[in-house]
Amino acid sequence: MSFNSLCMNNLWRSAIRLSSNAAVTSTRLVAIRCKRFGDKRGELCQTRAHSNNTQHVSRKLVRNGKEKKLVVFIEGNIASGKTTCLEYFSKTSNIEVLTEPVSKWRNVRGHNPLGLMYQDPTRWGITLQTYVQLTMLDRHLSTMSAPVRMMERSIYSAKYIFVENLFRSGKMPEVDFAVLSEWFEWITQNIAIPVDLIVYLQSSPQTCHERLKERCREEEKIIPLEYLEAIHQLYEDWLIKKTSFNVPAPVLVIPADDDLQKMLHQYEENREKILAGSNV
Ligand SMILES: Nc1ncnc2c1ncn2[C@@H]1O[C@H](COP(=O)(O)OP(=O)(O)O)[C@@H](O)[C@H]1O
Ligand SMILES: Cc1cn([C@H]2C[C@H](O)[C@@H](COP(=O)(O)O)O2)c(=O)[nH]c1=O
Repeated sequence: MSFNSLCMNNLWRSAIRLSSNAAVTSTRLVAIRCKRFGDKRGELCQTRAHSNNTQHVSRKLVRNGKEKKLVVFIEGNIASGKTTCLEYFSKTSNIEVLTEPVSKWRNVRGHNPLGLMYQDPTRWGITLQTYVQLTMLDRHLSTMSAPVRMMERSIYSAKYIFVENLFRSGKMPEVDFAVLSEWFEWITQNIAIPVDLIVYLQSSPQTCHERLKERCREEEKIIPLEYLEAIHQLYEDWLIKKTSFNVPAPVLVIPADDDLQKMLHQYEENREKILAGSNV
């Protein structure tokens, strides 16, 4: 049976639901190939996965009515309150929360690419951003453990905001930007990255600067207000003006300058909208 004939057209959004890690790896590869064969994102439905010498026929779908799952990205500037927001929603059963893998970015086999990048962005920007891209992709492809996934940032913001900022500010050599862009384009053209809604925590750079100082992460002590202003502008162009890059899902904007109590209230007020996914 040809590979293409295994793909049905009337189902959408795929996710990996397999019982063994080996099978997961195989199925990811099948997902990659299926997208190459021209399926719209997630239309891949049934795949044949090989692990060792065993053949599995695996259904790779979540959006067939009963199994519908929802993926929400929480986006926003550094220290805008994303983690705090996710902590709040993590108390809800049926919501799986994935925070950014910052601890990995601070320690990969004893090295700290985040710290190195802030010390010397021209030298280490490519190193950090390559690793961010890998770890984000790994997050996106991990098996969902609940009907709703809320994930801090995405492979998109890593590229459209942080890589873009390094390049535009003259801190990333053109060749590094080109290589990262090739990787990013290959990934997004060949691998399905599910997303139903983007929640944008819209905060002023000044607020973020205050909160960042309060949080006091060692590597970030040297971040000036201007850096947060540049990140803010890139977010606004992407998610509000929609003039810079593709926006992969509808955007729900939540103003995020208020104190914690008001923010928690706002999250509660927006709960239904968030759980409605793209029907905002
Ligand atoms: N609404 C708020 N008002 C005041 N401080 C806040 C608020 N939300 C978060 N913080 C604090 O600001 C810092 C950054 O918040 P955090 O959730 O870690 O942001 P992010 O994950 O977006 O970087 C933390 O010290 C946090 O406790
Ligand atoms: C995605 C991404 C992040 N970073 C940096 C920016 C911050 O210093 C941390 C993330 O912290 P936050 O409080 O969760 O915003 O990582 C980066 O340099 N490049 C990236 O792509």
